[in-house]
Amino acid sequence: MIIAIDGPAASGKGTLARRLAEHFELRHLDTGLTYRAVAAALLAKGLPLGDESVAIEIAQHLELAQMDKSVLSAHEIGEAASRIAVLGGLREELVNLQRKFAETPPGAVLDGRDIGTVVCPNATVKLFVTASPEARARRRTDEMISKGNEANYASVLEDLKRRDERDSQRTVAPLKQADDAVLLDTTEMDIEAAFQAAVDIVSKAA
Ligand SMILES: Nc1ncnc2c1ncn2[C@@H]1O[C@H](COP(=O)(O)OP(=O)(O)O)[C@@H](O)[C@H]1O
Ligand SMILES: Nc1ccn([C@@H]2O[C@H](COP(=O)(O)OP(=O)(O)O)[C@@H](O)[C@H]2O)c(=O)n1
Repeated sequence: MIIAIDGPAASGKGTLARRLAEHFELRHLDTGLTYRAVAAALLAKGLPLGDESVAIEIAQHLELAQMDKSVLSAHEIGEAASRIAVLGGLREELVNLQRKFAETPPGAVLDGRDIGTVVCPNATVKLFVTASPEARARRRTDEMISKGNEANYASVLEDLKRRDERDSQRTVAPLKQADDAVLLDTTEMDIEAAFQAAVDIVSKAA
């Protein structure tokens, strides 16, 4: 079974993907981390984010098991990830890696922006998880503060809207709901309610 989860920034994709993977005993890949890992390596080398040949080379040596979410979740790395995510050749490299992960038995839960549309178009079930920009900005601000970082709701909201716009407008694999994906709007749901709704959707489809 392959579960594809897409949605905008801080919609709760990762939280749902992790919990669904536990529940259905599948592996989990947060594909956003692959873009973040490449962006972080370019930033660390002081190279421009548009340097696609170096980005591809970094992607070719990427070890999924070595990606450290606590380091890669930094706000500026998310912004940089969204900038390199417009590079078609880099996407091809990362999509191959993600697909291999998804197709290894017994299957997996993948979350990102193009899982249902590009990476796993034949997934068993597809969810498009969303919430209002305000709810998402509140969640991301609270998350940053709980990790001991500084966060300002207004600037988080602005950054998040800008990143959504860039992700939705790019020509290669833009963020969009697949025709056969089920929409899950979690604006009025807490994590538990969203998880129960997601389990119901997957159970019906599987
Ligand atoms: N339904 C929800 N209600 C409240 N907070 C949520 C909900 N879903 C996720 N969160 C919280 O919002 C933050 C962002 O969630 P995350 O799963 O990392 O989103 P994404 O993977 O879409 O960026 C996390 O701190 C998470 O605990
Ligand atoms: N499948 C994916 C996953 C992420 N991305 C890009 O990577 C950036 C970071 O993704 P993420 O999922 O880690 O971001 P959050 O939603 O966690 O804030 C996104 O803004 C996208 O530009 C993508 O293009 N395709």
